[in-house]
Amino acid sequence: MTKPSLSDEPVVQTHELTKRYDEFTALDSLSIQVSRGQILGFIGPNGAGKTTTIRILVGLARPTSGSARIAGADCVTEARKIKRLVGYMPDDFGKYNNMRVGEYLDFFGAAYGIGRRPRMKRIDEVLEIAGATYMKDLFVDALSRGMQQRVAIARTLMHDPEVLILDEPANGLDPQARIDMRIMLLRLAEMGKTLIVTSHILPELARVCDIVAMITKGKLRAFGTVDEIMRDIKQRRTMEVQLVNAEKVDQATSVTNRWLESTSGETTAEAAHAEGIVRFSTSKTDAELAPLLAHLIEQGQVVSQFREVPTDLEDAFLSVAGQGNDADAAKVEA
Ligand SMILES: Nc1ncnc2c1ncn2[C@@H]1O[C@H](COP(=O)(O)OP(=O)(O)OP(=O)(O)O)[C@@H](O)[C@H]1O
Repeated sequence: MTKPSLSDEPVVQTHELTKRYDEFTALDSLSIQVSRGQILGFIGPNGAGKTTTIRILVGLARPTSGSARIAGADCVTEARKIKRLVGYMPDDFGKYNNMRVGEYLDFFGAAYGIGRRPRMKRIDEVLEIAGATYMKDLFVDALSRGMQQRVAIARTLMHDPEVLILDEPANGLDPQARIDMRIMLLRLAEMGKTLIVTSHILPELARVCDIVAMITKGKLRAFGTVDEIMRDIKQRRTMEVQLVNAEKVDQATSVTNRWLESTSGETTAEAAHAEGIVRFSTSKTDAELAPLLAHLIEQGQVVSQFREVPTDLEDAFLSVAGQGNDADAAKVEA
């Protein structure tokens, strides 16, 4: 099956979405778009505002300002439509004592108002999609975390929603179950579902996401394809100065920061004491950095290595996550 065109109108769209709790801003002007069949990795550390965003998208919370739409329906004023359009899998599976998987899906199918006959058929379909057919007669509470996650995905598919919002689907899974989960996400996108998948661990999602939105402290820090974000981040490089004498690392850090401040107004250097390394981020070229090395030597430092640290997506996330509240989003249009 071919993947639908990604140039379609956005299926999920938020515009300057903001949520305040009294004086505290949990979500600050979030604007993102996701096209049909895309997988959005919604990444941020604990407390970043992911759940707040999701709760607004699924109609469980009202934004203070801004708007959110799914397949044209307003998430605040058209809650019934949203319920039909979205399948939401929360982080927590819940407790379902003495319920078999088939009964569990039957229960949720009935809650969605699916008639008995189509419900029985649908249970078999969603179990098949989730690779969980063999679990139908097993007790939900006896399943492993990985098996439960499959059943939870089957549940979100019961009413055939266009958009799936999965909160930390890989949480607590062993490596094989994580791989299986990634395969399942890709399969759902190939079926034309639009997916929003949250995670606080980036590499988990990097391989399956078409686009990534990174948020910290309620603000969008980066938005775009993994490649776009990497390109953007790579305009800044992380450099390391390895000193022979680790005891002089604080002095070398101060020297580096003074030099960086006088040449670019930045003070990004930090000391890694145990390793005897000064680490800093910069957008300067090798030629522009050469005088820093000369300056360090002049100041009595013995430098054994002056090198660039390769950046991976995890570094990109950490670099983005390290930005303060006032930093503008390093926004890359998808
Ligand atoms: N009802 C509330 N009243 C006050 N503050 C709240 C409320 N709900 C959330 N917050 C705060 O808003 C911020 C964002 O929380 P949110 O749950 O959206 O983060 P998150 O990215 O989902 O984090 P996690 O990965 O830990 O779930 C947090 O600082 C949280 O304490």
